[in-house]
Amino acid sequence: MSAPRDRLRIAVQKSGRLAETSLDLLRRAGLSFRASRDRLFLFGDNLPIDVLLVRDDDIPGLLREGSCELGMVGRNVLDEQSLATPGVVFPKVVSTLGFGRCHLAIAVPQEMPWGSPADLEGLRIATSYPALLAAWLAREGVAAEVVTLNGSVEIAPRLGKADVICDLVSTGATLQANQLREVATVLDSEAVLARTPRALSPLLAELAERLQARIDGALSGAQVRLLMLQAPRSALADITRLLPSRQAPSVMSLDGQPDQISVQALCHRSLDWSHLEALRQVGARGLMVMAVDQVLA
Ligand SMILES: Nc1ncnc2c1ncn2[C@@H]1O[C@H](COP(=O)(O)OP(=O)(O)OP(=O)(O)O)[C@@H](O)[C@H]1O
Ligand SMILES: O=P(O)(O)OC[C@H]1O[C@H](OP(=O)(O)OP(=O)(O)O)[C@H](O)[C@@H]1O
Ligand SMILES: [Mg+2]
Repeated sequence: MSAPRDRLRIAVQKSGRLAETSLDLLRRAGLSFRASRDRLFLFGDNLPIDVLLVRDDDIPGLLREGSCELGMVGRNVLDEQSLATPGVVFPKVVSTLGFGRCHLAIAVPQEMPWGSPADLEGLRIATSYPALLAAWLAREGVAAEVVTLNGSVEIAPRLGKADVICDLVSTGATLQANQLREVATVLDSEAVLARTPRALSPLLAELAERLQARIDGALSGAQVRLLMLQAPRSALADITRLLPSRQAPSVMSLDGQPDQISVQALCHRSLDWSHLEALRQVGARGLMVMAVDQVLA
């Protein structure tokens, strides 16, 4: 048996739709790296955390066998592999990452009439996600033939390989280009941070928790704004009621002006001009909204 590792490993997609944003998020979490010559490994140089660059389909397996502790992967890939191998303990989702948003959808030729999933009875459905599709068909109580293809699923109906398809959609442009229309959603997906189901050494567990907290902090920092304002103390109740904030604001007295206060509150990105105008109407002045880089709860 090899010696226990003393550096944490996180797997991300080497190239493709999730690759750049995953690495960018790790940089926002404060990691910096040097690339290995073969570009399959990034060596962390400010923390004992290294990055494995792999195909996204390999990430669930690497997590399961403990070759890495964390991984960034589409929920579609993780759920497909979990469903395809029942009885195996699968990686746990520890955070949703807010990028790589897409959905797995059933799409039919534009001219095909559609009423409900029962219309799929007896049809051939092409997909790269046979386990997710089979589970959805079972839930809907529909018996259809699942035709598994590794790619170019959208052209299967034109090639006569299938009647309809089940594939990932985001803008819908690929479906439109292939004269298909979306009729039902099988799964909503986005990139997630997943963690090995294996027990970690105290050292790796501490590093994993530290990185998870930093990633969550980088993500929530992107969604919050710091609002600062001044107001008469008598307006505090109205101001608090109007703040789009989950936490109580910090309230400070202004030096030498006991009836005036300064208020600071972390607000969600939804803070817009109409919120500021409403706050001004109840007495707030000098309103300032600032971007927040990092949050550590
Ligand atoms: N159109 C889309 N819009 C947004 N996210 C998408 C879209 N298509 C796929 N994704 C998400 O991005 C993930 C990676 O997609 P990509 O096309 O890069 O995968 P791939 O071709 O399987 O790559 P790999 O070479 O790593 O196996 C998908 O599993 C899914 O979670
Ligand atoms: O709704 P849209 O915005 O058109 O996106 C949908 C397309 O995106 C994905 O493919 P991708 O472009 O990643 O190519 P691939 O399947 O060859 O990896 C997916 O498999 C669809 O084909
Ligand atoms: Mg893949």
